[in-house]
Amino acid sequence: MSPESPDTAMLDALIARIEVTDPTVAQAAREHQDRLTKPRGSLGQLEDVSVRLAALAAVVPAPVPATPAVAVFVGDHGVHAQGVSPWPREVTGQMVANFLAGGAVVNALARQVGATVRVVDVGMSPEAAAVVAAAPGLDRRSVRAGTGDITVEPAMSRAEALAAIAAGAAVAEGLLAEGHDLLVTGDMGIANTTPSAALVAALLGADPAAVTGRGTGIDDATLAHKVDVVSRAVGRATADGVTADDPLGVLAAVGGVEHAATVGYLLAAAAAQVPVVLDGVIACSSALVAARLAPAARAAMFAGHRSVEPGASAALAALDLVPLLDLGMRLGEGSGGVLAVPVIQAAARVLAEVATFDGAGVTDKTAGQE
Ligand SMILES: O=C(O)c1ccc[n+]([C@@H]2O[C@H](COP(=O)([O-])O)[C@@H](O)[C@H]2O)c1
Ligand SMILES: Cc1cc2nc[nH]c2cc1C
Repeated sequence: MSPESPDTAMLDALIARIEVTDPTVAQAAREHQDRLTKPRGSLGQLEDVSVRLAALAAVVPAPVPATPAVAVFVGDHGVHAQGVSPWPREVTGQMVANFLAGGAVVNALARQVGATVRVVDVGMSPEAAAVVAAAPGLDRRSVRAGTGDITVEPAMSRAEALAAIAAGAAVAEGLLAEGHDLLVTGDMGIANTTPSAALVAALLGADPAAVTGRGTGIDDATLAHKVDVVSRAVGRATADGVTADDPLGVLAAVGGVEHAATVGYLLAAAAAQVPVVLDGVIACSSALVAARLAPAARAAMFAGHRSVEPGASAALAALDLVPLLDLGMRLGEGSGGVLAVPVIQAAARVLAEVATFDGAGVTDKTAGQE
């Protein structure tokens, strides 16, 4: 098996397990939602979430998720050398130590909503890894020590992308086996908003200037440079013969190891018919890859929030997913996804518990007055 055409059997099997949802279940959920004691449509997006949850679980109402978990996939990026982020690479490792100590934002938000935090090294650089050399609690599944600089070489080989997808899928399957019934994506990787923008630009054929943002915070001149870096990365991948109809090729060419792991995580959640909440631009760009690999996987995806990063909104629009929260957040770590957990739980609980007009003896509105 050559590195250019590695064995895709694992990915093929994972994709084959993802079933298309039954539209009659969605219809039944919508009809039940319409019988609840409230004006039809009055719960807005919550109603759509409840219908999508039921369709995913293939049962009306869907079970109310009770044990959420967030996986924070960690990786570093060769493109950091191009000066696209104001932060040094060792911050990736320092934040991993912070996650493991329970001191990061995602830890506080996870405690708020009762979610478990799993921290997974899939691609830390040696600088970052040195900081957490002896960190108990870190799930070590490193596929490579940071990606290549995507302006001059592929981020990783296809075989490495497949290995990271397998790692992410295994993390999801492990969390599900532990009883978690709602998964959230998380990420940590200094410079990873650059490959995120490159993935969105390459997969959507979008103008890099329209999908590249300020990440952790850069000035106008650095943003203009970052747009050029994204353009060069996409141009290099194209020159290498990578096309938008080859999602694995695009992922390997201009993505990141944490993106690849997130793809596997999303696909495994979809295969298990378990909802998975997307956080920010890293998750949204990974979701684009996952949906290109397996269109049916979209049914399991819920957009937790609208990240400030423009690539996130572009990806969500392409996926036809509406973000649940819009708080001007741009942190990553899974923070915005975790915050959306109670909204998703609430949507399921409403469909499961609210009385119907018939059941509660409440008079429905007069027919024909839509
Ligand atoms: O989730 C987002 O949309 C998001 C937006 C901006 C920054 N981040 C986080 O910040 C880091 C990447 O930012 P940068 O500027 O170094 O590319 C990485 O650790 C991400 O988790 C995340
Ligand atoms: C401090 C810090 C925390 C983060 N969390 C996710 N990405 C981050 C980037 C930085 C720089």
